[in-house]
Amino acid sequence: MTDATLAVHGLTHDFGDRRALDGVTFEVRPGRLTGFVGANGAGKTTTMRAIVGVMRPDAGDVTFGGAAMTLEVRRRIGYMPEERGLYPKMKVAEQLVYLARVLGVGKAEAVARAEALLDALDLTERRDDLLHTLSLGNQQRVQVAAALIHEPDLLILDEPFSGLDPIAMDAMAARLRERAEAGVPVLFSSHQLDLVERLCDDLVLIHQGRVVASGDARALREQRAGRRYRVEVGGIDAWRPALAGMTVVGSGPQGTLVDLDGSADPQALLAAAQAAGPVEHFSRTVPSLTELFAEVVR
Ligand SMILES: Nc1ncnc2c1ncn2[C@@H]1O[C@H](COP(=O)(O)OP(=O)(O)OP(=O)(O)O)[C@@H](O)[C@H]1O
Repeated sequence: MTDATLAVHGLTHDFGDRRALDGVTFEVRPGRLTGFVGANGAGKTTTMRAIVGVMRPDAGDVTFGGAAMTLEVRRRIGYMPEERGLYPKMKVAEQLVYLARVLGVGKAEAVARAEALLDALDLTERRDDLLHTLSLGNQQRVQVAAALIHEPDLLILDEPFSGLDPIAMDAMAARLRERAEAGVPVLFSSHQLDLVERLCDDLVLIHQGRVVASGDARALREQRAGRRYRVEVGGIDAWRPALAGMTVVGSGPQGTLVDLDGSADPQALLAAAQAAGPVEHFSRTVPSLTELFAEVVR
């Protein structure tokens, strides 16, 4: 695979008089796990549906490795739609083999892949059960297996982690990481920001149909790290400095969080802390994804 980047450019779409997507532009790079984050109704599902071609946006385009999304390219996508959509009355293993066959995988290979995925997702015992008799979390695991069965070149997953227990989440995360390491661009949406923060190399943050931040997850958080400090003064539970240009945004057992405006001097904060007592901790902090999200959405 050469440059297997998924590029989404200028996607715009109205549903009636409601603008669902407003110039959505971002990239999903090969070998990277990219988290797609946004509030309910922000436009994640609509964007994913436009990428895989199940809906046609009013404007904008999508390319993969620089080429248009032809039918041929679309067959190489592993897509897990929000509305799911497997066959409830078909046996689990049979269903996976069937899907692989439809996507052009040979019989023996399809059987081998289905068995390997069922094993990896801890579903071997349920292989001969009808899908609808499985718990929702286990049905979800089968959905993931279905998206992976043809070893796709691109993975687009709408909330793959919702409803999974912690063990299934780890198994799923490991599968996605494995595919990313094989050079596949992976885009998945989630409302579980702690999980996205832990897993993702890249982020796309969408708000009201517009991408408000995208790129390397660590870099995005660090860009906003410049002016927030955490200070712990020994023996004082809730030290609160009263200095010009500084705002206390939180205090507790982990110390006091202080935002400094552009003109405030961190050394003045340190001096004030030292005057109050022994300084046990003084550092710039990197905001969590939850804080970053709240900030960019604001
Ligand atoms: N088929 C449709 N008809 C009309 N409006 C729609 C349709 N699909 C989506 N929308 C609207 O488009 C906007 C974006 O919806 P979308 O489902 O893409 O958001 P989302 O980010 O996936 O939300 P969630 O996190 O709740 O799944 C919302 O305002 C939604 O109501």
